[in-house]
Amino acid sequence: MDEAGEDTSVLVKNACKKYSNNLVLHGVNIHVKEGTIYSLLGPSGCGKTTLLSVLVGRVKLDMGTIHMSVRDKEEIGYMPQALTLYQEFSIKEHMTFYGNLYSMDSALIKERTNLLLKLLDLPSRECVISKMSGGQQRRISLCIALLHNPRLLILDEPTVGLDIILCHNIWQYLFKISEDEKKTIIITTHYFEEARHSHTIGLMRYGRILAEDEPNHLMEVQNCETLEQVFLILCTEDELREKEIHDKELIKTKQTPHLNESGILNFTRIYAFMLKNLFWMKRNIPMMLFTLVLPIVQCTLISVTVGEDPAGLKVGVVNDEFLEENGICPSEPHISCTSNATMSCQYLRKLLGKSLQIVDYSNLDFAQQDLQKNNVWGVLYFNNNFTECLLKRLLLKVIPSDDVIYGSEIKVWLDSSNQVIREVLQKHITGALVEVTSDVLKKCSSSIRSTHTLISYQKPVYGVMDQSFRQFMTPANAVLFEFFLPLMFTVGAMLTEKTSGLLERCVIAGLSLMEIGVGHIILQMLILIIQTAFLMIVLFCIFDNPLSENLTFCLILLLCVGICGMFYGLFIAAICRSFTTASFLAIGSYFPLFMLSGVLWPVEGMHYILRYASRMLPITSSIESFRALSFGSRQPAHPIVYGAFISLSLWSTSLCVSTYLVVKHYGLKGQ
Ligand SMILES: Nc1ncnc2c1ncn2[C@@H]1O[C@H](COP(=O)(O)OP(=O)(O)OP(=O)(O)O)[C@@H](O)[C@H]1O
Repeated sequence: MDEAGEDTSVLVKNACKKYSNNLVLHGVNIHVKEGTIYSLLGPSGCGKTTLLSVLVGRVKLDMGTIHMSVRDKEEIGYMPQALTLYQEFSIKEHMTFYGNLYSMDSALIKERTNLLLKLLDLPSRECVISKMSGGQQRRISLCIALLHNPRLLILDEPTVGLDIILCHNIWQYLFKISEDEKKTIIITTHYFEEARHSHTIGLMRYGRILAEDEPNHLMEVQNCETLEQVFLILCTEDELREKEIHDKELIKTKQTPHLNESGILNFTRIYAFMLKNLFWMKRNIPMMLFTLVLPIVQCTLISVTVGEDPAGLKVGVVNDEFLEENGICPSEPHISCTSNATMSCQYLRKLLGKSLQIVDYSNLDFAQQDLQKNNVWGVLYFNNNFTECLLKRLLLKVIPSDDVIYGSEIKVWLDSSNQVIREVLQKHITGALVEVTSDVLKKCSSSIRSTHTLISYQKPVYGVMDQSFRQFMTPANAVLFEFFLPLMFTVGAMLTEKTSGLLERCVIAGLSLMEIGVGHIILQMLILIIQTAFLMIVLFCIFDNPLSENLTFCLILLLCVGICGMFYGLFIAAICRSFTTASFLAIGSYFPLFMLSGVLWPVEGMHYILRYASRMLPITSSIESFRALSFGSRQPAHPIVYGAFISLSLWSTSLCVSTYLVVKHYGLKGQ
């Protein structure tokens, strides 16, 4: 405070601030003495709030200097113009949160709360904010600013909407603390009359201080009876000077912060932030239950709806081998090595065993008409000499004639409009034939070797032979959930606070970005652990998906995916100013990630440019890694497995750094 006197609390010189092309502060000078009340008066939009925001370190000046006798944020009590209250919290919860943020002990919090509630005529501490009137809510906001008994009070329109008696009480209290406790108070107001009793007033217009003096002295000099009259005279004089001032050039200068940073990590403040989030959870139990139950519901739904072979598909059969029985097989078909066997019926029994429904037709035309009408998914036709030709083809050691080949063929017409059903039918139709021919060869062939096919699949090196589509999808689903659940929760939690100005108020009260991050990560991790436990129980205990022996490693991988999702959520919350844009961005990210990360289809099946893009995405390598751990029993040292950790670390670090830079540059302002 070299340039200012010892009794100076705040000294602002030549302060200039420009928003885009709007010069909001034009060389503002104010001088506030220690232990006095300074009222800033002026019409709406003249820059009062901007000036206060500069003083509390929320907005940076483009030009000018600020000197303040207080250096620590904890020594300032700030009441913003907006209410910035947690609507679902009680008064007590608010006071506990802010009291802990200012490192007050619980006895002191209680004592100060009781005193302020009485002074401001507020209801009991248990009362919830959303059930209070607008005026009561404004007084709660004032209580928060006064709670830690700061040296400097900066109050943005604290008396708006309050009745005369309450305004009088508040001013009386402010006078008392300024005189008895030497507190300095800077207050903005639209009401000239109430400001009349302050020690100094600054009359402001279009971002400039027109006059700064004791109210009575100002009225005396201008020979007026009211401050309104003084203001009108000063405005008229000011209009003549306006042009000259507008042309003044703004030279941006590097600003040194006038307040100390409140330290990067303070565990009391982290505790306060977490406590506040716990209050929020307690007040939003249905929402929390939904968050916890969502993975259970989603995993159950996916497990019961995706990946199992469709059953009960109807297939029409025209069996000319049994023309005289209307194409219907005898109830006890038998296998023999002579032509009186009933191979077509053996085959159909195998098909029935594969959960297909067989509809018999006596005529191929009728069957095909039903296929056209979508009554059946396919039609199978057996020649009248099917068994004879098949046995000849399988057992005679001569090259079969064309007639034999033709007669032993099963003719199949399929409805191929549904690719999955077509493939399932093809698999069953071919599989049943392989089983029947293999039975025949076993029974009738002298050489056992001839029952072997030309390709023999050995036990898979990694994975299982009959992996279902559901099992293929399960690791991908687990990773997707782990990424998106924390993402959505983080976006919701952070944007609620950001858009309502709550986060900014906490930062002005001394909470650092790092503390907000750490507090959020700790709580989010707790929720994530519970969600992961539910997800694992559903996917791997209730449903028979293969789980890696390396369970700990799988869990670590999933938690890392969750942390990455959370950082992505923080990034979205930092760059978006409204829920609408954030929701679009979050949902908009879901679909490309779902399609490009190999959830549904192997990455190798994509266009080669997309394959490179896919490898860059945050969850592609995690899905591969989880699949490798689950099906391949691969070890952590395998590149597929540890590659996921490298990818997740890179993504998490870059998202974290980007979020920090965005917040540093654009601040925490919501809409
Ligand atoms: N973040 C911002 N970006 C761009 N312009 C802004 C921003 N904040 C304020 N302004 C503009 O700066 C000017 C001064 O706003 P400010 O809120 O400081 O006025 P005020 O005197 O406090 O008004 P009121 O009494 O209505 O609160 C206004 O024209 C406003 O539109």
